[in-house]
Amino acid sequence: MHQTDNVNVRSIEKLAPPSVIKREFPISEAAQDFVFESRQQIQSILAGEDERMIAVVGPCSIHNVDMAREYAERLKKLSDQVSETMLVVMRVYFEKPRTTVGWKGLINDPHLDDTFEIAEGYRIARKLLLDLAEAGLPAATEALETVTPQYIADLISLASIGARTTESPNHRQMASGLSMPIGFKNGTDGDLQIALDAMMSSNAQHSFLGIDEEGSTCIVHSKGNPWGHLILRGGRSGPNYTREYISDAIAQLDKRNQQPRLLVDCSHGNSLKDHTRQAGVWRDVIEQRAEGCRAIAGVMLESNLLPGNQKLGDDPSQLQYGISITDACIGWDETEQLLTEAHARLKSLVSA
Ligand SMILES: O=C[C@H](O)[C@H](O)COP(=O)(O)O
Ligand SMILES: C=C(OP(=O)(O)O)C(=O)O
Repeated sequence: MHQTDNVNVRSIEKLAPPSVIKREFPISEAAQDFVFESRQQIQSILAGEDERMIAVVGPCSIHNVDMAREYAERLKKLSDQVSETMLVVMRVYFEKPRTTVGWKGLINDPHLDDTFEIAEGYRIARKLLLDLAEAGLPAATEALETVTPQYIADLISLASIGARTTESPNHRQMASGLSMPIGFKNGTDGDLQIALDAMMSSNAQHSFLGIDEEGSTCIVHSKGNPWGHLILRGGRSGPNYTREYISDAIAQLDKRNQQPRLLVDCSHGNSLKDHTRQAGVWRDVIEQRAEGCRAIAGVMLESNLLPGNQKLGDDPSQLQYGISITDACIGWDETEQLLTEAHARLKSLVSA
């Protein structure tokens, strides 16, 4: 007899269901109100009813909770200072889609050592998100594993689908049931079409497989998410944040009767993966917006306490505090400078 199933599976482990983890870290009334209110504000900006910009700012990935808390404390203070012109949302990315192989984020491997304590990952993620919501800082994340939203989505104000998964039907249908606005990145090759199709698909109702609070396989019947939007992140063919690309993106949205609102990611293909180029992208995009391009609803920065990145290596205890272990980020000082500068530029318009 030959075994014909699980041929390439090493083992299968049971995972604590969402209800267990949520009981350990229940959402408080204050956090619930805050997430609800933050989503409303993001929706108003996307609808063009609120003139502020969304600024999604924070680490490429969260790998150290103390670092994330220190970063969040600084960002909260800064967000209060610029709140008249920008709604600052912290990047709290726990899941990393890798091009080939590599550490897949704090949920998948919270101890950074290939022990893959995923239940622990969800606990850490939930606790951090809960604390951020209670501290009054909205969180944005990438939705990658399609069961993850059942564990943490109640604490997320803004989500995105990454360049590597925007074309995936599974991610589009998951997005159709998500409770928060969802951005779709253009493809890694720079193609916008897949993100525009994703917006159309996720706006529709779907019936698909998922899990419930008890972790049982279920058929999920979604309503459709009306808050899908485009995120320009550049691609292999180069950046796509300049005026000509933004005009082309607006024309394509228009042609499909989709809301002409988009976000620009200053990192990834737009910075050619060189963190020192993010500032140039940010300044260009803020200037376009200041000159009247209302379609630019938001902008994203990959930023950490200290600039650059470091290799994870075999011994996590050797990692330098404050530095990214995935994509290189700009440091805190530059982040503060860019947000303050943008605030002054955008404020001059409000008071003009
Ligand atoms: O934002 C993060 C990375 O760009 C993405 O996860 C891909 O990373 P990789 O090419 O290093 O695997
Ligand atoms: C992985 C990310 O981006 P992209 O999907 O654009 O590569 C990210 O923003 O962390």
